[in-house]
Amino acid sequence: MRAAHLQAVASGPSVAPAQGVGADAAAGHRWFPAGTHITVRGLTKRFEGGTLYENFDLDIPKGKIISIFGPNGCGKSTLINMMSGIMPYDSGQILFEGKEVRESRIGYVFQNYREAVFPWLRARDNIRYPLQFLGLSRAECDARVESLLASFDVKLDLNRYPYEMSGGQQQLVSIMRALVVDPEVLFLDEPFSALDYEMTLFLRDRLQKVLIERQTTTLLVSHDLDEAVCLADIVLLLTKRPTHVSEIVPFDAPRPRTVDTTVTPEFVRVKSHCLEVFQREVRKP
Ligand SMILES: Nc1ncnc2c1ncn2[C@@H]1O[C@H](COP(=O)(O)OP(=O)(O)OP(=O)(O)O)[C@@H](O)[C@H]1O
Repeated sequence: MRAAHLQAVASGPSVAPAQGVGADAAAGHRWFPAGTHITVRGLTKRFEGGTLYENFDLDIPKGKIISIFGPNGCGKSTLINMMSGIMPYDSGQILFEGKEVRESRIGYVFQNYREAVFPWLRARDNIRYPLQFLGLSRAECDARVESLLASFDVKLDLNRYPYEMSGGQQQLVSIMRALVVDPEVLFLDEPFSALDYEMTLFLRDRLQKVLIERQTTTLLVSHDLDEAVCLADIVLLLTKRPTHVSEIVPFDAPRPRTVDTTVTPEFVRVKSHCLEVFQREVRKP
């Protein structure tokens, strides 16, 4: 089956095989299409209840925000869990610019921040926790945390423990912990769904700003179509299981995107199209 080339659809040019080789090939890494960050080939995942993915192919472009949207239980979380190395798969290959996931720097934000943040650590220590694996000095770690805090432009008492923080502040800590390693790829599994609307808008705004500044390749799983479209460069629409790509829909409105974006004709057009594709899919027997 032909791979779904998100970049080719989003920005026009077709994939140019030769340019993916070069330095990475010399370093022993495998070939990947030019401009592509994550290459999924022949991915198969089965659970006891049946097949979720069968020979699934996908190319994720570098430096873009990709929203993943699809019917209930089609495997959105499973897809990012397999990509990020959290969950094994039966067969196939997932490469990051030709490298294995363990050779890449990734960040992951879970929906349930209460289970994700370490309750025994202050905000500062939660955020800098992954830095211990990078062998940085204490001063360098502190500088990274401060710089991240400045990028988010938010007031947060870093000496607080999670139980002393609101849900939104805990999720902010969890997001900052994922970003402090300067990940090449950030995975977000419904990061705002447990937060109130005000906090959701605030975090969407700040996170978007940081991601754009850093050009981090981002995969966002969202159940909220407004959110999925509003934040995305590309919306990846999935089918019912066995899951494959239903459609790839680019959205290139100017950034930063705000609630005002959601009333523009282009947003309404793209969202309506995504909804139509989604409804067609869920109505299938
Ligand atoms: N650990 C597991 N063991 C058995 N089946 C699983 C497991 N994890 C996921 N599944 C199956 O895979 C399907 C897809 O799960 P997943 O959470 O990835 O879907 P999703 O699209 O993110 O779902 P939702 O829209 O409900 O959030 C589920 O319906 C479930 O049947």
